[in-house]
Amino acid sequence: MTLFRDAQKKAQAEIDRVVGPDRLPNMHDAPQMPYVEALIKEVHRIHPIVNLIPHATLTEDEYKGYTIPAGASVIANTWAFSRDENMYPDAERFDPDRFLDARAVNAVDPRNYTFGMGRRRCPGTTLTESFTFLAVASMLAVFDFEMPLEGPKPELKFDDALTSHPLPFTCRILPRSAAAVVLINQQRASQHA
Ligand code: HEM
Repeated sequence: MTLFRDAQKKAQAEIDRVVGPDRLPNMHDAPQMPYVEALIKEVHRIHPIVNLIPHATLTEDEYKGYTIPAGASVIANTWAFSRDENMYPDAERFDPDRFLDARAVNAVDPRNYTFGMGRRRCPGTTLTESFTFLAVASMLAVFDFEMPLEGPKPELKFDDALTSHPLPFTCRILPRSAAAVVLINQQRASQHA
């Protein structure tokens, strides 16, 4: 969000419109927040957490004229899906609007593949979708994410482990308003009650 201030501001405008200043977002708000939903999809797409997903064939199969023997390893390359220009024109660009405007017709929801596929698809998908929405919408409701005042600027850089994580970076996280400070303190108090 520090790098993509326009997206951050658009999401915050939507949250402010739907939720107002007196409470944090909840799951009932999600259907009224298409931009936040699109932003989360774009976060999944711009850097899938699991880039290569290994499966194996139970029986012999055929794909585009190639015979795949039983027991062969078949590795889904989610990175390649996420960079498919037919689905995502200008794929290197972080642009949540690709899921909302005319391009949305071809823009497959990346969660259809970033959580895997078939019978071994991630069983945590629904839980993750809920808590990701709550975390993203709540943080954007009360905080601004800004560039550090000094030192290196954040970059979109990740490690190369099987599950890929952002490399450490510095940013400033500031309460958006006096009303946001009240909500943050209420939340902290309720967690320590
Ligand atoms: C952003 C968050 C997450 C992502 C991107 C993710 C992604 C994945 C992927 C790609 C797989 C392999 C699926 C396949 O083989 O086709 C997987 C498997 C799995 N995930 Fe997740 N996952 C996430 C969160 C979670 C959470 C929160 C839980 C548990 C509450 C969970 C539990 C599991 C389990 C148990 C498997 C193994 C399923 C099996 O082999 O049958 N995941 N996940």
